[in-house]
Amino acid sequence: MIEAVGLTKRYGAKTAVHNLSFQVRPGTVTGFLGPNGSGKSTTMRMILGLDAPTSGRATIGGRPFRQLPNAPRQVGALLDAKAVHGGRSARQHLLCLAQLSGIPARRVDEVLGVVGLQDVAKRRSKGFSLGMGQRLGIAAALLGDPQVLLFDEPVNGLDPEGILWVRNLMKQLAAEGRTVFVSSHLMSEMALTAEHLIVIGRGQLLADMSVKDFISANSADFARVRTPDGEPEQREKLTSTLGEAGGQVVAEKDGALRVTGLPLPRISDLAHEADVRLWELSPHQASLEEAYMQLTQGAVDYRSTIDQRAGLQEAPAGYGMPGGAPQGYAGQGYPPGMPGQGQPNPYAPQDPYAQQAPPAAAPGQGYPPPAQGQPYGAPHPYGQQPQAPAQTAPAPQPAPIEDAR
Ligand SMILES: Nc1ncnc2c1ncn2[C@@H]1O[C@H](COP(=O)(O)OP(=O)(O)OP(=O)(O)O)[C@@H](O)[C@H]1O
Repeated sequence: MIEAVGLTKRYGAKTAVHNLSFQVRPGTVTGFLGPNGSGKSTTMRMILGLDAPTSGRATIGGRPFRQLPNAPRQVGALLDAKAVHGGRSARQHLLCLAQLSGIPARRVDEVLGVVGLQDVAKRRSKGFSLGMGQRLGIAAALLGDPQVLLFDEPVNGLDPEGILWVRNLMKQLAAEGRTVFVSSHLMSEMALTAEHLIVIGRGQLLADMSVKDFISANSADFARVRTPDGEPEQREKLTSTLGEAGGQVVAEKDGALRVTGLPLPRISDLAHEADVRLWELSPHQASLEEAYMQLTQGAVDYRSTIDQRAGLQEAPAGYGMPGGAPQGYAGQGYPPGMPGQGQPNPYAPQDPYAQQAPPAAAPGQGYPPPAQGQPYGAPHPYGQQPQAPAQTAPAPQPAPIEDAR
């Protein structure tokens, strides 16, 4: 299990993560969502011991990452698929990681097969496409056959077949009882992959609940009702009947009515009593994307100046959290029912790092100073790998490898 307790990270005046507490349990895929710059990567980096929290703690199985014995065998992660020595082949790259962790070489070939890179295993990774790089990063995460896995945007750059493969892989890993924590901006994909969600905005917890609860908590199910075309008086009669019965009725562009606040059987009965014929009465559930947009409206830092959300379905009046905040809703500053209409798309690509200096690095290594008992010589398995030196030292002879599994 992964646990964050009061996790806080400040970079100078910037608070990237504020007082974040959550648990990621084994056996389910837990999605980690939030707008650009909301602190997802920073949180993952703290979980993996790559960034030290300003306060609070992050633990895996009750211990900070850096205190885990043989961490790569317990925790696998994909943070930055580009953090690979481009001069090495895929196989060499994985072999180096394996040797450093006492993982047998045959496991390298196994994971190359799992991610579908066996045919290009001897090619230098600098020639890899984005999707191939992602597959290599996933292979590295799986190398130690770990019980806990973290993936930061694993489907980035993958083609539809690759996306489907990642989806099935995540589910399979969770079904094996592993802890799987995965961030993504692809809501449709998350809806299909994750069972549980942790949603943050501006570094704070917004929601910690199942996908199902998240959708019903942050959007209203509604009924679509159509009366016969060419009989506007029927529609008007039904609108006032449903309104008098406590429903909220909004006319849609095609002439149908969108009704919230009344169950379908009640709508049917009311229409019958009012002697109104119905051509359609159908239930509708909002998508994860709609629910996510609804919750995170107030927590978006980066917006396009062009309204790219115009293509999304507009939420009707009264579209919000019915019955108030559910259990698990953290409600820290972004209350339910925030106006959603006409806002730009928060997914507009922005790179918060674009103009920023990279994080402080340990001398010559590219990762933070080691904790006690962790020499600089042993690279952090999920940190930036040393950039290609002009001359590479001969690969260290592997320590005698014993297959602990
Ligand atoms: N090393 C750093 N120094 C200064 N600020 C940083 C550093 N790392 C992250 N930040 C800031 O912390 C905030 C959170 O960034 P982070 O990368 O964790 O967000 P994210 O949710 O992963 O974003 P995205 O979805 O765009 O990947 C941002 O405002 C970012 O600019």
